[in-house]
Amino acid sequence: MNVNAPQLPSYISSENLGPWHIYLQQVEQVAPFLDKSLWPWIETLRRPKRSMIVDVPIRRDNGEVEHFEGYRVHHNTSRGPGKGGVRFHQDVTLSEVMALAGWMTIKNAVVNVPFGGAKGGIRVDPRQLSLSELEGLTRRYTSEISSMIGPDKDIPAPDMNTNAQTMAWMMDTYSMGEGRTVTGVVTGKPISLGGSLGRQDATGRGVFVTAREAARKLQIPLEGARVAVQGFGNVGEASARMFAQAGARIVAIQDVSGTIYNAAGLDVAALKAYQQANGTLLSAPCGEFIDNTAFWGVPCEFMVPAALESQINRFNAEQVLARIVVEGANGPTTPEADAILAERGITVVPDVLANAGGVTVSYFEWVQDFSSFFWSEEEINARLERIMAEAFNAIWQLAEQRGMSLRSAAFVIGCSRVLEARATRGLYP
Ligand SMILES: NC(=O)C1=CN([C@@H]2O[C@H](COP(=O)(O)OP(=O)(O)OC[C@H]3O[C@@H](n4cnc5c(N)ncnc54)[C@H](O)[C@@H]3O)[C@@H](O)[C@H]2O)C=CC1
Ligand SMILES: O=C(O)CCC(=O)C(=O)O
Repeated sequence: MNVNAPQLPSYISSENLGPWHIYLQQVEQVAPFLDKSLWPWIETLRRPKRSMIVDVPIRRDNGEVEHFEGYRVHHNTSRGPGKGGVRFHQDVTLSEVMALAGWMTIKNAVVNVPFGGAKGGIRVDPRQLSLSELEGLTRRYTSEISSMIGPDKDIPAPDMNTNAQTMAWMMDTYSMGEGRTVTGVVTGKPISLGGSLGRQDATGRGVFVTAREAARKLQIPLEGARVAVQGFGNVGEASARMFAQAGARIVAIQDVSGTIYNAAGLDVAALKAYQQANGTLLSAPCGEFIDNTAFWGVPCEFMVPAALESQINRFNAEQVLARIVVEGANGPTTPEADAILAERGITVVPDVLANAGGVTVSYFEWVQDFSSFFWSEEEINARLERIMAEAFNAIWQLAEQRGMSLRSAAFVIGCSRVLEARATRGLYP
């Protein structure tokens, strides 16, 4: 076993080769800062524990059969069962799902919930499917990955373009196979099926709590602060709403349809109502539409990327004027952009901390399902706030002590917890 100081493996290029390589670079950056006793185990973070590629055929409404490719990856299960969302998107790849599963491993350890990291997805543009086609796709996918999931094995949840209804179909399909109702197989379910109060807003709430903590440290008042949000779905909308409730001004919102800007502040509730009625933000009557690339240069104190990976990159990082970037999305900032933002004195609250509110309340949901005893929303939000604030402060303190970024500090804490568990479990003799 190699116990020398960890070296950057030859298969990791400094070029951006996709999300999985970005995840690997992030692990490599902190390897030298991990306790020496953990070095022999770092390899365990460099590949998934297991991954599955599945063919997902469905019958389209016109009678034709169409095939989609799906994935479920268990990145690491040293600390407990796999846990992570399911994404439906036309650009999903195995590399992306591996990275998303890797980030789940680190995230779950950062907030200290007793899970490993997993993720799943299907390469499909869900906007092209009818509701019954989506149900068929979800059910077939669940059936194909059923050997990998289970309440004590791997517990999926919503991610991009999936929601509580998707989780209801997954829970029902899995339960049909088991011959009994197994609510704990997924989280993010409807409340009527054992879902948790507070899960819907949990990721956005966690984004807001970590932003508020960072603002306190940097003495930036939230009242009147300008906020730019990319993504107006589950995470982006809830984050924007909570910033607005705290007195901040949401000056720009970008979604897949375009970018809306209003220096005086956008009305988040009106935009949500407009989006629900029209399926798009385009032509909402409360701001001006600006070029998508101009979004990155909008004057603001907070920028919340809450859509896809690699959105802040070497091409636009110089443009960013925010004082704090709070990563609602997974992997929205490339390592090159991280370096540029650091050089320019912009603080990045990393994804593995900032968006961990979702999985934290998923953990509460899982616990509630096991005990069939449900908590009040006040209790859930209070526990979530405490976990997020404590995780933030531990990471901030380590970053200060070691003179490192918040991302590196979060990775040091996350990787150490995972590798300590792995080392303690030992090897088959
Ligand atoms: N849903 C959850 O609980 C969690 C989600 N995340 C991450 O947050 C991010 C967003 O997820 P959700 O809000 O759940 O997804 P969602 O499907 O609810 O919303 C996605 C939003 O991104 C926008 N979008 C898509 N492509 C875009 C593009 N090319 N440019 C600009 N905007 C674009 C969509 O229009 C939509 O407003 C993802 O990175 C996801 O992995 C992280 C932790 C938990
Ligand atoms: O709630 C969960 O289990 C996972 C949410 C998720 O996919 C994420 O944090 O990226």
